[in-house]
Amino acid sequence: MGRKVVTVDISSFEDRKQEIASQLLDASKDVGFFYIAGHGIPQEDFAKALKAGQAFLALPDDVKAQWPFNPDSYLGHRGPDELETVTGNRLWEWWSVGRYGTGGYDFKNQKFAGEEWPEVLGKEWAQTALDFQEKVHRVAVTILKALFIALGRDEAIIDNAFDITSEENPSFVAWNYYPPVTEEQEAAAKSGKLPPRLHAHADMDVLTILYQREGDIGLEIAPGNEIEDLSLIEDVGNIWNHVPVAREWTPLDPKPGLLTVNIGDGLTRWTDGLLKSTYHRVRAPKEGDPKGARYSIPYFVNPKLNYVIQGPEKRFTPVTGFDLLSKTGNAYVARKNDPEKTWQKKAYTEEGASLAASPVTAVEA
Ligand SMILES: O=C(O)CCC(=O)C(=O)O
Ligand SMILES: [Fe+2]
Repeated sequence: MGRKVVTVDISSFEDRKQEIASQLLDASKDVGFFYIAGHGIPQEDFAKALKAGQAFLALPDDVKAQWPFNPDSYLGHRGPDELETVTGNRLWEWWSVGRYGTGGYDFKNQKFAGEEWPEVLGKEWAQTALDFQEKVHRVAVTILKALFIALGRDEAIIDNAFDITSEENPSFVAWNYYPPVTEEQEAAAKSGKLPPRLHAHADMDVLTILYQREGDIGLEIAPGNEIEDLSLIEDVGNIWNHVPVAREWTPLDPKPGLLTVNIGDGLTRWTDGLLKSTYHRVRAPKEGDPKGARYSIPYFVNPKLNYVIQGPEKRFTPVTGFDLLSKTGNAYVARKNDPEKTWQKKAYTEEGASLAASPVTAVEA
C-alpha cells in the first residue's frame, strides 16, 4: 500500500497561483503533509539557523534553565526532565524563540512583554533567529494564501492574521534535538521496548514549516482514519494528550533542498475539518540506523494573539491565536507534572508496542 506525498513547487507564485493552490489543496485534504520546492531560501540560511540552535543547546543545563518553557507563549527550553521511562536517558530537547525572543506576555495590554534573548551567545544570535523567521514566515504566508484561494476565501485575511510585524504575532521557530543513541537505548530498541524519540502528536498551530537536516531519518506520519476523530481537535489542549495505537506509519525522510510542511489543528478548525492535521512522530532508531544526534527546525505559524479563527460552517468553537498556544502549552505542563506519570507510561507502553508494525511506503507524486 502506498500513500501519495506530493512535492509542490511554489516558485513564481504570482503567475502560477491557481495551479499551486489546487496542488496544495489536494495535498492538504488528503495526507496533510507535503514537500515544498521553489521556496527561495538558500541552503546556507538553514545551515546558519541550525548552527545557532546547536550553540544554544550546547550550553550547560543550568544556563539553559534561565529560559524555562513558558506554557502560554510556547517559548523557551524543554528537556532536562524529558526522560523516557525505559532507560532513563534524555530522548529529546527543545528550544524555541519568537519575534521577541522568549519574552512572555503582557496580559493587560495583550502583547508580548518585551524582548528576551540569550545574550550569553552574543548579539548576532538574535539577528540570526529573526532573519530566519522572516524567511520561513514568507513561505508560510504564500502557502496559506494559496490554500485560501483554493477554498474561495479572501487571501487578504492571511496578511492580516499573520502580520509578522504585529506585537501580537506569536509564530515561532524551534530547534528539536534528539541526543545520540546510548547503549542502553540500543539494547531496548532490539527488544522492541524503546519509545519513539518524539511521540505521536498533531501540531496545535495553523501550519508548520519543517526543516529536516539531511540524513536525519525517523519522521513518520499516520494519515487516515485517525484524523476523522475530530473530537480530538475540538479539545484545544489535545496536543500530546492522547496516545494513538496500531497506526500505520509512513516514513517522511528529509529531501535535499525541500521543506516539509504540515497542516496543524488550527487550520483543521478554520476549515471545518476539510484540511487535515496529521499525526506524526519521530520513531525510535532501529538496528542499522545512524546512532548520532538528530536535529530539526520547525517554524510554527499561528494567528495573532487576539485573532479569532472559526470555519464558515462553525463546526468547531472559535479560538484565538493565544488559545492555540496557551491551552496546549498548559496541557503539556500539567501532564508532565503529574506525579503518577500516567500519560508517559501509557504513551511509552502503547507506542513502544506498535513500533514493530511495518511502515506504509510513501509514493512520490
Ligand atoms: O523532528 C522532527 O522531524 C519533527 C518535529 C515535530 O514534529 C515537532 O516539533 O512538532
Ligand atoms: Fe510536530
